[in-house]
Order: sequence, then structure tokens, then C-alpha cells
Amino acid sequence: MTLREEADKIIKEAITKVLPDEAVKQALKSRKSVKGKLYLVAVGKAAWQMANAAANILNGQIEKGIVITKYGHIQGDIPGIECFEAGHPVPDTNTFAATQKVIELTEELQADDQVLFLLSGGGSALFEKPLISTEELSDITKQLLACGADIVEMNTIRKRLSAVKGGKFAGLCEPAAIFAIVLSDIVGDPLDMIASGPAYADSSTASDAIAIVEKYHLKLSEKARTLLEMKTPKAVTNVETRITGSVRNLCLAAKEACEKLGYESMILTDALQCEAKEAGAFLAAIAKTHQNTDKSLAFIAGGETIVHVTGKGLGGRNQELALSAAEGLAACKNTAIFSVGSDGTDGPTDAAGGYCDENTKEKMQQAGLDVYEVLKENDTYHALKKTGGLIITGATGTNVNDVAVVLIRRRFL
Ligand SMILES: O=C(O)[C@H](O)CO
Repeated sequence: MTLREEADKIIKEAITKVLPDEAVKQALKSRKSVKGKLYLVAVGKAAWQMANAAANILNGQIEKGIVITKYGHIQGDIPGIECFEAGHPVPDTNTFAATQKVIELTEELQADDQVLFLLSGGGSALFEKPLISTEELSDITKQLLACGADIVEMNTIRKRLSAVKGGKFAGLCEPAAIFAIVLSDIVGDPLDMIASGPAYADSSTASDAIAIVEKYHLKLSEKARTLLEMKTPKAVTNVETRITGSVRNLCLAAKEACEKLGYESMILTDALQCEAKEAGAFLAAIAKTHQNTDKSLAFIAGGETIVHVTGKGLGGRNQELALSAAEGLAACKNTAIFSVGSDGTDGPTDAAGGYCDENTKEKMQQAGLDVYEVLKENDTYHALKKTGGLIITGATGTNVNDVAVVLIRRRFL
């Protein structure tokens, strides 16, 4: 097997292990049934998979259900559940129309009813009723995506501009109860930030929001600024939450997959949060340090990096991380670094991530490309396409953040 084939195998096995089906099944065991009706609302990139798992278990008990997920993420019909696809990472008209359907569903709720709320990352874009114009929301979302704000900063802003985020969806469901199962795609699993916490009390403050506006010089209307200064729900009383899955599980699954291939493996971190470029260079440095090993080694780093967009190219944080390792890897032997988003999408591309090895830099030179220029233009997608380094998985059905792996192969090759 080549290093690239090994990488693909590790990715496949790790992602399969973190599909939410089993987690949903376990979480549902602690759900108390209610006298009234049971409704299902599933939002996020893993919404279809979570809803399908729940519908199989609750077989016929669901009165009505709605799934909102990203384009290309619906894998079939779920009896009794309406499934919608919408825009991500920037909400679009389908987002607003599908969210309106959910709001209409909440208007039917009685005190004895229960909403099974299945939430996963991506929900911030996919579940939205904005309190500002849709044009301004789209503009602010694009500013936040480009400025290098991390996901907690982004969602601190997003939840204040929304009628469903920051605990407000829980308010719409009152007096009915919510049983929420949340698949975490944020380091540290902050429930109020995952998909902007529609059913969780907000821990951020107006001054946090204003500080973020100032830090990134965001351009806002007066109305948006006024909304940022307003209070969000600090207590939510009708929700019981089970948190399942996380980047930790993804790292453990990757470690297990590496070990099956004979790598001595170590999780370096499951809380990677820095510039993608820095993470790539750092992992390449680790690869260099261990070149004299006589054992096959794998180093695993999970989390979510950020990109400050400076160019006009196409790419994503995982592709950027992988390509940033190309320079350092050129000095290595039988060594590769790959980084992948468990949801199967990296930035606004059809790739899940990127793969580089000691030959990538040379392949780029042959194609007339310079690593630094490509990174400056944020055009990693096109460069990796030329070097055969794109990782394409398609929608995976899960979303528990990203994992990067260093492979140093010293046997079997
Ligand atoms: O939707 C979002 O806000 C991100 O995926 C984090 O959960």
C-alpha cells in the first residue's frame, strides 16, 4: 500500500467510527417519553444521519419531523420527516424557508409535547431567521469567514443577529419540552456555541460581541450594532441535553486506524486551534525530528484551525494545513501529512482536506507553482489538484471537526 492509500484507509475508518448512529441510539435510551406528541427537528451537516437513526429507533412514534442539512447531504427519504437542503457556510433562501417551517412546527406545540432536537455543526448557517436583512447577514457572515475569527467569535456575533440562535429556539418551543442530542464540532464542546446554541443559554455577553467587532473591524449597520448590544437568554429551562461525539473520538478512531496499519501512534492534541499554516509547518517539523526512527510512527492532531484569507483563491483550512507542510516534508523520507474535515467538506470546496508528502514540493515546482505564493493566494485547492493531493470523501453523515495525521513509514514499504 502506498502512503496515500494508507491515508485514505485511515480517513475512511476514522470517519466510519464517528458516524452518529450509535451515539443517537445510546442518547435516546435516557429520553423520558411524554404524554403528548413527539416532534423531531434535526439541524446541521449530520442532521439527516442523526434523524434517520432516531426515526429507525422511534419507529412510528414521531408525529412530524423536519431535517435541515447542507446541499448534497440528504441520503434518501425518512418516512414522516420532511428533509430540506440549504446553503452553507453562508445561509441562503432555502435556509430561511426551511427554518420558517420549523418555526411553524413550534406554533403547534402543546405543553405535554416534546421536541427531539438533533443538532450538529453547520447548524449556524442552516438554521436561521435573521433579525437583520438577509443581505446584511450574508455580508457579515462573509466578513467573519474571511477575517480569521474563530468559531466561538463567529457564533458570539451570529446568535445576537438571529431569532432562533442563542437559546431562542428553546423559547419558541415553550411550554413544550426539548430533548436535545448534540454532536460537537467545537473544541471543548461548548453547548452554547455548537451551531450557535439554539437550545442553550448564551454564555457570551454584549461586550464580548462588541470587542469582536472592534478586533476584526467588522462593518455593520446601526441595527446590527444595536442587536449586538442586547441581552440574550441566560437561562433555558425546558431543555435536557445529551452531548455525543467529539474531536476526541475522531482522534482516537484515527489512532486506532493507524495502529491497525502497524504505526506506533500518539495523539499530540485534540485541541488544535491556531492558524492552519502554522499547524502544517509545526507538524512538518515533528516529522523532521523523527526521521531517524526505525519504527513506523503516526502523530495525530485534532481540532479546528483558522485561515486569514489574504488572496482570491480556493481552499479550506485542512488543505491549507496540508500544503503548509510541503516545504518541511521535502527534507523527509516516506513521510506524509494529511488533514481532513470529518464532515467531508473543507471550506467552499468539494474536497474534505489535503494530502502532502516529500514529493509534493517537487510536483508543484514541475507544475510551475510556488508553495508560498499558493498560500498567499489561499489557492490550495487548485495546487493540491495538480499534485494529486485532494482528499475527496463526499458528505460523510457526521461532523466532529478535523484531524491531521503525520505518517512516517519505516517498514513494509
Ligand atoms: O454551525 C456552526 O456554528 C459550526 O459548525 C460550529 O458548531
